[in-house]
Parts: sequence; structure tokens; C-alpha cells
Amino acid sequence: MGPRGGISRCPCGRKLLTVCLSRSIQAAGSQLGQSKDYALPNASWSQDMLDLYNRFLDMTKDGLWKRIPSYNNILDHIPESMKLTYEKRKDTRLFLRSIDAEGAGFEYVMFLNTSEKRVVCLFQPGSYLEGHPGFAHGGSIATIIDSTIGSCAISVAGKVMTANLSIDYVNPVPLGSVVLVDSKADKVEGRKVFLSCKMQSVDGNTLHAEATALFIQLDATKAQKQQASCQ
Ligand SMILES: CCCCCCCCCCCCCCCC(=O)SCCNC(=O)CCNC(=O)[C@H](O)C(C)(C)COP(=O)(O)OP(=O)(O)OC[C@H]1O[C@@H](n2cnc3c(N)ncnc32)[C@H](O)[C@@H]1OP(=O)(O)O
Repeated sequence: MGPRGGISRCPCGRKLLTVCLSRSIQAAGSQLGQSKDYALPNASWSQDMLDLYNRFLDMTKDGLWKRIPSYNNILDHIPESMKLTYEKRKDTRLFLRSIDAEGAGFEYVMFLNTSEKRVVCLFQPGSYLEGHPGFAHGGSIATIIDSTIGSCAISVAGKVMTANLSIDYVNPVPLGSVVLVDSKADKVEGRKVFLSCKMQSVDGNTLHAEATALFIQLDATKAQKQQASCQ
């Protein structure tokens, strides 16, 4: 499913309001010179995506869940203390935000529950993520799983990298559908963070994929060497 037209096409008042509100927030942000936050509703989001988003947003009210903002440069995600060691480049982009057209690539928003060591991602794959006709490419599924699990690992252990990601693809994901990617950190052993994840349909009746992952907290000396080699 390609990107959908303007907000005037929206059949329901709530969607219209949400989109307008998010755009006002973004406009205000741009005026302040802040990066655009992509984890806010846009006109391409389906009703399923908006309903789920509003449900999770409600869950943020008691402070247990937090919406994770999403920018197109990874350094905008990183806490100030970690930023000092990286130099921001203008020619790089977070892979998931590399397609500009709204609704054509990765439409997603993540929510973090720190006490449960859990990150849930609402994901709507767009038409440019096609693999098998009409379905999301397995690489795009791996990317959203890696990033959801990765965000969970970052929240638990800071500077980490994926060492292992194992995915069982159970049922294909139709383009334009909405799936929930539910990840949690199961165990931390020294620098190793073990995580698991399920990708399911909104109604919970279809399991699309299951994954386990190992993330390693970067060793400070080795990380400095890695950085030096890519600058
Ligand atoms: C608050 C929230 C904010 C959220 C904000 C959102 C941001 C928006 C989302 C962005 C989220 C992006 C998430 C993408 C994440 C990538 O895509 S990362 C890119 C892909 N990964 C890579 O390129 C990593 C390449 N590999 C490496 O660089 C190195 O192998 C590693 C992983 C850093 C580990 O190297 P190392 O530090 O030298 O570790 P090493 O001493 O070899 O091993 C440590 C231990 O781990 C074990 N180990 C290492 N590798 C393995 C393995 N593959 N299997 C099993 N065991 C292993 C070792 O055996 C050892 O075990 P012990 O002996 O201690 O028991």
C-alpha cells in the first residue's frame, strides 16, 4: 500500500485531530531548530495504526510507558553523555528513516517500559519494503526487529551492538498492515544482554515472527578503536 493522500481524506474526526496536532508539534519543533520527530502520526497511518498509537499513548499517562521519539540521525537519539564521543555527520541517516515519502517505508513508533525492560514497536510496512509480492521483505522485518530489540538493549545497557540475531519467519506480513513488535530483555550477564521478541498481528491471532538476540555492551577501549577506524 503506497502513501495515502492528504488529511482531508480521513474519514474520522479523531484521526484528523491527531494528525493536525502532531503536525503543529512538529512545526513548533522546526521553528525551535529541533530535529523532526518521525514517531508521530502522519496521513499515511491506517486506522489500526492510529488506534494502537492512541491506546499506547494512553498508557504513557501513568509514567510506566514512554513514547520514544524518532529522528533520522542516530546521534539525535543518543544521550548527551554518550554524544561527546561521536562526531555528527551530515551525510548519514538512520537506515529506517532513509525513505522520505510518508507511508512508503518504515512507519513505526516505539514505546518503552523501563521497569519491565520492554520495548513495543507499532510497525506499518510501506510499499517500498516489498519482498514477495504484496508482502514485507524479510530484511525489512529483520531491520525493525533488530531496531526494536536494539532500543530495548540500549535502554538496559547503553552503548551496545548486535552480536547475534536469530529470526523464525512464521507468517508473511502484508504491506500496509500493522503489526506489534514486542521485545524484552530476558537476562544480562556482564556485557551480554539476551533479548527475545515476537511480531504479531494487531488482534494477536497471527504470529508473524519470533526472534532472539544477543547484544554486547561495547568495551570502551575497543569502541574508541572502532570509531577511529570509521572517521
Ligand atoms: C532509551 C531508548 C533509546 C532508544 C534509541 C532508539 C534508537 C533508534 C534505534 C536504533 C537501534 C539500532 C540497533 C541496531 C544495532 C545494529 O545494527 S549494530 C550493527 C550490527 N552489529 C555489528 O556490526 C557488530 C559487529 N561485531 C562486533 O563489533 C563485535 O563482535 C562485538 C559485538 C562488539 C563484540 O565484540 P567484543 O566487545 O570484542 O566482545 P568479545 O570480547 O568478543 O565477546 C564478549 C562476550 O560475548 C560473547 N559473544 C560475542 N559475540 C558473540 C556471538 N555472535 N554469539 C555468542 N556470543 C558472542 C563472547 O563469547 C564473550 O563471552 P564471554 O567470554 O564474556 O562469556
